Formats: sequence, C-alpha cells, structure tokens
Amino acid sequence: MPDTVTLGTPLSPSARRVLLLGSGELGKEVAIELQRLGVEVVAADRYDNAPAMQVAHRAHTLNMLDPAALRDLVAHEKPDLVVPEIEAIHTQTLVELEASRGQRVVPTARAARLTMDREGIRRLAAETLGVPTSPYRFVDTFDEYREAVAAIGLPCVVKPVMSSSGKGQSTVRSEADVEAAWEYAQFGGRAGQGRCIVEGFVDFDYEITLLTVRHRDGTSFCDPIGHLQEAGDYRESWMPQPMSEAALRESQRIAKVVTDDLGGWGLFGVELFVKGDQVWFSEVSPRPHDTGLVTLVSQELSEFALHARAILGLPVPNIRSLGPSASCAVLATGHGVPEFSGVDAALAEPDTQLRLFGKPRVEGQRRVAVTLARDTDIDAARAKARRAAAALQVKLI
Ligand SMILES: Nc1ncnc2c1ncn2[C@@H]1O[C@H](COP(=O)(O)OP(=O)(O)OP(=O)(O)O)[C@@H](O)[C@H]1O
Ligand SMILES: NCC(=O)N[C@@H]1O[C@H](COP(=O)([O-])[O-])[C@@H](O)[C@H]1O
Ligand SMILES: [Mg+2]
Repeated sequence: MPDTVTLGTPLSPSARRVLLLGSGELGKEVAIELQRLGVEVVAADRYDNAPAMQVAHRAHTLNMLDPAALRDLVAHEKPDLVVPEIEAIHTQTLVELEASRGQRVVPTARAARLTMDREGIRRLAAETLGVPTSPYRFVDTFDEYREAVAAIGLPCVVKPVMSSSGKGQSTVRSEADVEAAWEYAQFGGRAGQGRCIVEGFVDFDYEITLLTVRHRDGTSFCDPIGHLQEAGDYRESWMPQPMSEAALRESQRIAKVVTDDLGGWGLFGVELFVKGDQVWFSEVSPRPHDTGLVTLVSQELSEFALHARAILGLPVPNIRSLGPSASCAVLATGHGVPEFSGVDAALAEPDTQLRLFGKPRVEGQRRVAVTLARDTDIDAARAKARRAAAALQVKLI
C-alpha cells in the first residue's frame, strides 16, 4: 500500500466506490462516515428503504444469499470495496470474486465466510488457534442434538449456525426445555432450517466486546465494552468496563490471535466472556458491532469512523475516549410503521444523544432506535441512557 491514499469525487470517474452488503443501523453509520470522506456509497439489503439505503448514493434490494444475484450486483456496481454488514450473505461468492477477479472484500472474503457460520469461526478459534471457548458440538438432527445435550450437560445454549441478534437461540436449563429449544433453533434462524451449535453454558462474571481495529499501521484496541443481553440480543452497553489487568491482557491477546488470523483491514467486534482473570472467546464480527453503538458518544472516532478509516487504508494514530458512556437499545413490538413521541423528553438531559434508525416497518419485535449518554461514571451513564429510552414512546401505525 502506498503511503498516499487518494480519494475521489462521488458519482464521477474518480469516485472510490463502496458496496455495503447489509443496510441496517450499523451500516447506516458506516455509510455516513464514508460519505464524510467523499466515498460513493451503494447500499444493498433484502428489503427496500433499509436504514443505510436512506443515506447512500444508490440502493439495491436483493436476496444476498443468492449467488447469481450477488454476482450480478458486484458486476454491475464494480465497487472498489465490498463491505459486508450482516452474516447472511453468500460469502462463497465473495471468496470466488476475490480469488478470480481480485475483488477487495472487507476485511477479507475468508473472514466474511468463516464468521457467517458459527462452525467456521468456532473451529478456527478453538481447534486451529487454540483459544479457550465453551465446549461445543455441531448437530443436524434431533437425535444428534439429544446426544450433544447429554454429552455437554445442562445448562447449555442452542443456536442455529447462521443467525444473529439471538434469533433462534435459547438456553436449555432443564430436560423440559430440550424440545422447545430445538424447535426454536430450527425456525428462528435467519436462513431457515438447519445445522445448530450446542454450547456449554459459561457462568461468566461479565461479558465484553473488545473492538479491535486492524489498520495500515498495526492493531489498536478500544476500551472494553460491557453489555447486557436478553434472549441473546443486546439491551444495554457501556464503556469502559472495569477489568483486572490480567483479564484485559488476556482479552487483547485472544483478540489479536483471532483477528490476525482473519487478516485484512477493518474493525472487529471480539466477544468475550470473563470470570475473574479467565477469558473465553465467544464469537467475532469482522465489522462494527451493535454493542459498539456506545462509541457514538464515548469516543471522538466511533467504531464506524474507525472502520471507515481502516478499510480505506487511512491511519488511526489514536482513539480518544470522552468519558464513561452507555447505550440503551429501543425495541418496538407489534406490526406497523414506527412513530416516535417524547423525543424532546429523551434528549432533555445534558450529554444525551439519540439515533432513530428509520427502519420502514416492524413485524414482531425489532430494534428501532438507541439512546446514548455520557456521565461521571458507568452507573450514572447507564441510568441516563435508560431514562432517555423510557422517555421515548414508539407507536406502530
Ligand atoms: N455458551 C454461552 N454461555 C453463556 N452465555 C452465552 C453463551 N452463548 C451465548 N450466550 C449469551 O447469549 C448472547 C448472544 O450470543 P451470541 O453472541 O452467540 O448470539 P448472536 O445471535 O450471535 O448475537 P449477536 O449477533 O448480537 O452477536 C451472548 O452475548 C451471551 O450473553
Ligand atoms: N447483532 C447484529 C446486529 O445488530 N446487526 C444490525 O442489525 C441489522 C438487522 O436488523 P433487523 O433484524 O432489524 O433487520 C443489521 O443490518 C445490522 O445493522
Ligand atoms: Mg454475539
């Protein structure tokens, strides 16, 4: 890579073009950061008017799990960079395009392929890299599942190999939960019926996301983000999560081993469980992480700005923290188009911010907004972010 990075003008022959595969709330912030650097942004997802599409130069709606549709889109847009934003992409097509046509994929096509599927990343981390994880087994049938539950023991966690935000995931605490967890895993995943992982339950003290940036000058870490999950989906996150020196060092070691193997440039969300000084690797997103939404208020360069810089080959000389901060997810339940009231009340306190994602519709339950707050300590920041979320009312019309 030359030391001089040249960026162009969007919609002109000199444009640097990025194709975002997935256009949710995280992609929307990435698109905004790229727009600020004059990058031409093309947003794609499975439905029209997805959040990032609303701030992109162009948008395409397609089934990104369909290899022909994905290939056509890349051939049509000829992006300098393909930037995956979700797991549910036909990543083998990206591997082929990278190999045959030198198509650049962020961070690498192999990283996108290995992390789209829990089996790829888990086997790499535990079996190849020797990183500590929960015990696990992969299963395809109910009989294999029963055997895995017996071998791993209760409690255990069951998840479809391809799912995110807790979809299809449940914890089996007693014999009575065994059948329902299987049914949910079969129908709750993003890609329909199929293979599952059964994991031993890790009785952690707390869990973190360690945002890890691989950029042209090396690897940088953000402060650890603590978070609270419900039903496998994030509800609150905060930073900096207090940790022992030993646990932080071990977390950074694991994050470095895993992200070095995945390679490429970009920001990764490394999910870790911590008990005392012991650390287990859970999974990694080779892209900004939902719990990292807190960086919109906690850092001068958010995880989205860091991702944009890293993927464009720009330097990340420092990551400046602005103080104890928290985020609180806002979920809507029901059917219809969101309308938000109490926005003024939600923003009444100092050092509070809001992102309304602009998701066009809710069917069931969906994250539609996030509140962000800074304060003198973590507890105060969390309480403030929760108050802001409570002040916001979402009506579905
Ligand atoms: N083996 C485990 N032991 C204890 N808790 C677990 C285990 N696996 C998952 N969890 C809990 O469930 C949460 C979600 O799990 P996981 O990150 O694997 O799901 P996901 O669907 O990939 O979520 P996301 O896409 O939001 O990262 C974890 O953050 C953790 O709180
Ligand atoms: N844990 C992963 C995660 O938070 N991903 C974020 O949620 C969007 C999907 O939301 P949707 O399910 O409401 O369409 C994704 O596009 C991404 O921005
Ligand atoms: Mg996770």
